[in-house]
Amino acid sequence: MTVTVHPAAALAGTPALPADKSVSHRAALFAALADGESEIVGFSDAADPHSTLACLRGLGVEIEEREDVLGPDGVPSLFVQGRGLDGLRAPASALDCGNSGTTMRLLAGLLAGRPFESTLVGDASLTPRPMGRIARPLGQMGARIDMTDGHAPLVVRGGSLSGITYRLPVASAQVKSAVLLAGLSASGTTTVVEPVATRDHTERMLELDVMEVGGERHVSVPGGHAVRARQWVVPRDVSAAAFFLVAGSIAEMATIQLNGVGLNPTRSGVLDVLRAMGADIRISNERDRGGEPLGDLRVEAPGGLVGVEIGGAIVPNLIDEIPVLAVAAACAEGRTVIRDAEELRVKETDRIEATADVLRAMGADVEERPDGLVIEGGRPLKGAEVDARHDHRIAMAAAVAALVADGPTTIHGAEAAAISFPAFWDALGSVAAGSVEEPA
Ligand SMILES: O=C(O)C1=C[C@@H](OP(=O)(O)O)[C@@H](O)[C@H](O)C1
Ligand SMILES: C=C(OP(=O)(O)O)C(=O)O
Repeated sequence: MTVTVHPAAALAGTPALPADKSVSHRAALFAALADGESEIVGFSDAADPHSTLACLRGLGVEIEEREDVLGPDGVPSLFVQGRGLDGLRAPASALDCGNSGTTMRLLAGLLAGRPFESTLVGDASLTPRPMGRIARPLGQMGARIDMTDGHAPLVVRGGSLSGITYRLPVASAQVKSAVLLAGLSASGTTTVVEPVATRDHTERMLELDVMEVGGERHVSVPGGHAVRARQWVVPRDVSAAAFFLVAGSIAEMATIQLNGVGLNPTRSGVLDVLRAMGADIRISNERDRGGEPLGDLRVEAPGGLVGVEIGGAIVPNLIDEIPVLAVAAACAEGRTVIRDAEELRVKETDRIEATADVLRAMGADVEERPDGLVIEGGRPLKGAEVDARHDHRIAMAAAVAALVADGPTTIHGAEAAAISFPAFWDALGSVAAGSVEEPA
């Protein structure tokens, strides 16, 4: 799908945001492992969390979307009939993880301790992504995982596992979560040591022990740790809100309200960086839902941003927001340096290269580095023809840049937005009237 986005001088409105993707995946997986029925209020309607549901159904888990039980945002609740870890059945065919790295890596962890064989496959973007990072620790625990040159298809031959202490060689919440999920069915205790903190939804949602030792986080799960059947409430996705936070911060005039957004500190680095750049973002109505903090955000046009340095421990807390933060940087006065973000090279596409290509096509001054980008901000952006490379975050970041460009921007591969934000183009149109031209 090709979408054309025209510039918009004034942005206003309250766009509807999708449910948090990371929390949705986990709520479905944990509900499947619990004994009894769990309700997930506000489950994501995006493609990736639905890949997790499809895989769970392939393992014999009954999941029903109830149109008659609506959450506060009018989203139908999901009811999952958990049958305990031992209730999962050997799949009759390969489990299709679609475009979702989170599905493949967390599921591999879950299946590592099951006494059957499963094959995990993905689409053309997921297949080349690195899976040795989970196969290594899961192998140390006693599972056998066969891959093709370190990537999917994965053949997981589960078995009896032993707990390990594993120090993460890459800052990855997916690897951490895969090891902890395997730890649920291992003998003894499994501990993941994180030199740099990554998103902590798994340990919050499973109520695991976390210790701070010499500046590192130690997250532990005892084998046999019970997962409770319960109601989960999913916040709105801060990673989706980020597109509107940047749009409102680079626009000439803007007032955008974003309600019920998850504000977990291991996810909200984008707020800190935008504020350091001079953005005007106010948080109100801060509250807690099922262990995850959330709040309402209001962004107004600040009348100019300045460049910043982004690197070190904050990077995992905003890793998915870097493409759109690069758009903010291109519109800011001065230089922005993004470092320590080499993980972007192994996402849905090489996001360092893809972001640089889109911004350069639009007239920005961008230098690619192995682990990030250097952006000399302040050059006027011009409309261009760009390719999202089947990557949702690149498609949406390009659309935000298009709002402040001179002339229309044509975005090929715009359908990718549905991976995390199916209603993105409508939401964008709702704050920038007449700007978004979708095919009939
Ligand atoms: O655990 C998660 O839900 C995620 C972790 C991050 O990936 P890594 O663990 O590969 O850093 C992130 O990029 C991804 O969108 C979701
Ligand atoms: C990297 C992402 O997701 P995943 O790793 O689950 O494919 C993302 O949503 O930006």
